[in-house]
Amino acid sequence: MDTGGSSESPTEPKNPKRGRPKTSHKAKESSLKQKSPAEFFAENKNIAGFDNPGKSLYTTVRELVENSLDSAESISELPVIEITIEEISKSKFNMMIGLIDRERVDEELYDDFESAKAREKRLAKEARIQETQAKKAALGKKMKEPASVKGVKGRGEASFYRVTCKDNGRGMPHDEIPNMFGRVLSGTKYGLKQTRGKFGLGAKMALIWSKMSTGLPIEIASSMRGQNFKSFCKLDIDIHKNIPHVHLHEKRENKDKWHGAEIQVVIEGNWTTYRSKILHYMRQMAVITPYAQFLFKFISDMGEKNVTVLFARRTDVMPSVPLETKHHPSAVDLLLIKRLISETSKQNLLQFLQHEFVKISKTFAERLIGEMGPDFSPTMSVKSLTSQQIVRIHQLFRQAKFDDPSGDCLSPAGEYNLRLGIIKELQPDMVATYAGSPQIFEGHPFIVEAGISLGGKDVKQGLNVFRFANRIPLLFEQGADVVTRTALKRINWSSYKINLMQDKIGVFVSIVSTKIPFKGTGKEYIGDDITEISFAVKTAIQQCCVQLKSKIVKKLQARERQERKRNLTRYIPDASNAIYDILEKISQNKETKRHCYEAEDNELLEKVSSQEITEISLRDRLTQHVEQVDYEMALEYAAQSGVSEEPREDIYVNSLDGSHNYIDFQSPIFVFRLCI
Ligand SMILES: Nc1ncnc2c1ncn2[C@@H]1O[C@H](COP(=O)(O)OP(=O)(O)OP(=O)(O)O)[C@@H](O)[C@H]1O
Repeated sequence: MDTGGSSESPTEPKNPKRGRPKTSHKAKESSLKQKSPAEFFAENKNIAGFDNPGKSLYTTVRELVENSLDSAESISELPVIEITIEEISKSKFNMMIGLIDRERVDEELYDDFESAKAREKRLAKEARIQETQAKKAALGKKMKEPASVKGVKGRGEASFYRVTCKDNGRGMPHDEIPNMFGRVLSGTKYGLKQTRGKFGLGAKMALIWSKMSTGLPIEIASSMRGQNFKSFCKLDIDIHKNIPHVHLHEKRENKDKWHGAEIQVVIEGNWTTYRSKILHYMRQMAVITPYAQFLFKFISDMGEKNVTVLFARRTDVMPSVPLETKHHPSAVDLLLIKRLISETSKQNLLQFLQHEFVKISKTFAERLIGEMGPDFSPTMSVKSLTSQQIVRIHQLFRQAKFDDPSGDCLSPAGEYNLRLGIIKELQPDMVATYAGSPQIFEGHPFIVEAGISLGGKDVKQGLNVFRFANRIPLLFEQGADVVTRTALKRINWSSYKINLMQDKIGVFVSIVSTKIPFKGTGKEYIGDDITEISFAVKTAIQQCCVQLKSKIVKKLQARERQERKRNLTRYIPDASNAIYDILEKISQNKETKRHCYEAEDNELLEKVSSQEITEISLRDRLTQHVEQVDYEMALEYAAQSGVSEEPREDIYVNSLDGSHNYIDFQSPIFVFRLCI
């Protein structure tokens, strides 16, 4: 595999000193080699989600969008994100890199060469297919999409795309931009905090892929709040040294006081095969982030392929900014304790334990130190701890009982946002949501929220699973994920009156944590092997199902009532006809049998004879009666269940734009003004 390191970038400034350091004769004899992290990920790009051109296009979009969201949320700004994929034709691409388009001369040299005989055969086959299609069309028969005739083989042309992502986030400090984008495994999200990004890898992988596939550098524009300049940076990465290779880094005027970042990268991709995945991703992102506005555009020279989708903001309620937290003593290993010791500003052991970890109070720290043994004292210098002493602390941390970490540092989507997102994007017939309380696994707090919807647009029959981790949608490896497995294997849907085969069931599960146990760096799924998480997922789904069950039962009762009414109404004409027939006959013979009837009956027969009672009037009275019975039953049902008979309508409250100090809730019969 081409690691991207061997081929020079076409736009790269020449630097004769670049490359591996010269190896001495002795070193040449050794087979021991080192790899830089950039080299490793270039060779194993699939583990970061860059498996093939199509997937790489998808992952690039994803990484850029997630960075933008993290950035806007970190300054509590309602995110406004524009993502554009521009298809670049081969000749345009060649022009960009200064390569002159060349016509093919030796046609037979090419993989897609078709000999005259093969071409004749293919055309004949195509003509036959067209003929059959025409015959079928003439007979009015249904036609299948004509299968493309295999003939022209070849790997085909590579497709290139310029991906641009613009946000209104925090921006980046001018001097840090090169390292943020040109050094693999560098980032600002390594602390113990709930963020979408974690590894310090995503943006660099997009750059490595652009270096491997197009050789073009990444372009970054950025400005921070209150900064009177915009930073512009054009760079690529030195794969072997894992350092940024800066082409341009300058400050320009920031007249419009913009803050945020705009990242642009040109890569090889495949829009055709990943179009639906990318749009799916954007849609799911809109579900879990209804407080953000996304404008997605695909631009091509072929106008009919263009796509523009605006996912509008539906709420101003943004989850709180996740807080950085300290480590829980049960979640640290030896290496981490050593690192914390080397980084701490605390002088003695007591202060160190009390301030560098959660859930260790002063008195508890004193008890722990007492338990460590006679070599330890609260006032001993923490930096002077020996390796053995650190092992002792670690052992005690593993055995002692600590209070669980709280979930205060987490920022779940919130039931309101989840529900709003589901309703906005799916328009289901029914929806139920549930937010679990914070739970713990391996010393990390996590929260599971779930939503179950029934019906709606673009939802297939059966289970439709939507997974989110730290508020990012997970689209791949669905089968192995804890949510899919739980929904399929551990939920008895029929016990909640939900039909797994026929109903259109949406299962939405969002997990947030300071550590999401992803399998792999591609952040594609969470394994099913963590009992605490799978149990919490099951509970959250079940809680939604319980809510839905009562709604379903009410709906079934309402349907039964309707059916009963329909059945009764259907028999009214026959019943009134039969009754009237009998009454008419009796009234005709009533003189002879008058003594047989009560006064009341006689009165009735009189009315029949005088046409005061007719078949029509009987029919009307019966209809009225059925209506009355139905209404009484409905009232009784409403009184029992507390359900109002009036249909309810969802209302959305618009954001305050500063010009009003009130919000109007409008209904067809009233307007309710809330003054603030
Ligand atoms: N749009 C942006 N606005 C502000 N800062 C950004 C933006 N994009 C990237 N950064 C900064 O660059 C750093 C590196 O980004 P990168 O995508 O490589 O890794 P990450 O987001 O930290 O982690 P992960 O690899 O898990 O996505 C980020 O930590 C962030 O500080």
